Amino acid sequence: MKPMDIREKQPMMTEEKLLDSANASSGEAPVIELESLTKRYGAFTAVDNLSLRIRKGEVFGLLGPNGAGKTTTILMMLGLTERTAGSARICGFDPARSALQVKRRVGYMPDDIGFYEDRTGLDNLVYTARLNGAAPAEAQKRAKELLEKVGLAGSARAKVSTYSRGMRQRLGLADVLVKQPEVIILDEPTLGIDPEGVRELLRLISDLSRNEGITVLLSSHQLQQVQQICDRVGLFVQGKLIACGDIATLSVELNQERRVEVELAVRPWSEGLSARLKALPGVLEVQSGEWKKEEAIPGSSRVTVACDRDLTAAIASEVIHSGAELYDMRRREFGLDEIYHRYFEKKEE
Ligand SMILES: Nc1ncnc2c1ncn2[C@@H]1O[C@H](COP(=O)(O)OP(=O)(O)OP(=O)(O)O)[C@@H](O)[C@H]1O
Repeated sequence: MKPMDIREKQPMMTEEKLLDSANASSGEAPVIELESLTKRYGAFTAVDNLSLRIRKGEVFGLLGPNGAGKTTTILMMLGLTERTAGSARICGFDPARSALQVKRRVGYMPDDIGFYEDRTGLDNLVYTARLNGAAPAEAQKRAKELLEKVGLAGSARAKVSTYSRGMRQRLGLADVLVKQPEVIILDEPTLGIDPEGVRELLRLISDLSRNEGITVLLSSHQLQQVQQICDRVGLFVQGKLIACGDIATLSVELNQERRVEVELAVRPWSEGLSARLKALPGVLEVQSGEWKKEEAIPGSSRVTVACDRDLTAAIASEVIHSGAELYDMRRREFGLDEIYHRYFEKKEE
């Protein structure tokens, strides 16, 4: 997909702030350490000067639209594609020089994970365990334990070709865990799964970090889905990390306009009342619009007032003093979800 032009929005965070929040704060050596990592394909820069540190046991979400450079970053971290510049250390090893050492410690689940379709889930896991050096009895034991852990014990002896997409992703998770990795990297793990399957998969991933200290890096373009389990997220656009931090901090950092919207149900709506609201200091915009069918409050007009601060009380008072009736009032602040939506998805549209 063609990269989006977001240059007019940058910079969103200062360089220092970005570097600060891209660094894991603990004193321990980071498990993943990227320094000015860059990948160019000819004149095109797919990953641009990426610096990032992720500490042990952290769940980190690399978020961005299609084509942002997430997969390319992951491939460089695994030593599967050469970097153009910069450095990377994964579990203390440079993937460009010691790909095998990295591979031993990192479990990677690509977005198009492949299994032997005509073999059972159990067979597939035993095969991976054997490939990773487990003796036959140990391979069986590990495979069965993992199928239990990911909730597939009941389907262990069914062919993978009969598995749903959600079951395949859970089997994929078991498959990366079979070699007992320190880090797991999951590329778009929730893609194409129904909401229940997503919840289940995310719960499993979160448990792995909490209970077993496994470091998780997951890439996604669906912030709404993954934010609940990420300790920190990095927003990645056109090969650049434009913001990084925990969700609460990012919401504040990115919502620089501090915009608040107040939605009203008013009767009667008039030009006079519109002018009174527009005259309130801090009001940016007043718009009347149509109700969505299911939300309609009969006889009233739906009005949205955009403000640069919370003016709920002043707006209510103005409506009532004008002699109009106020049927409903809701305040909507922009959380990271809305910001992400405005930033990425609207641009994609
Ligand atoms: N081998 C290649 N040659 C040239 N350009 C490439 C190559 N591989 C990737 N790219 C380009 O690099 C950019 C980043 O691609 P990448 O697959 O890393 O993005 P992504 O964030 O993982 O997106 P998606 O979610 O669509 O996989 C894209 O514009 C892509 O077209």
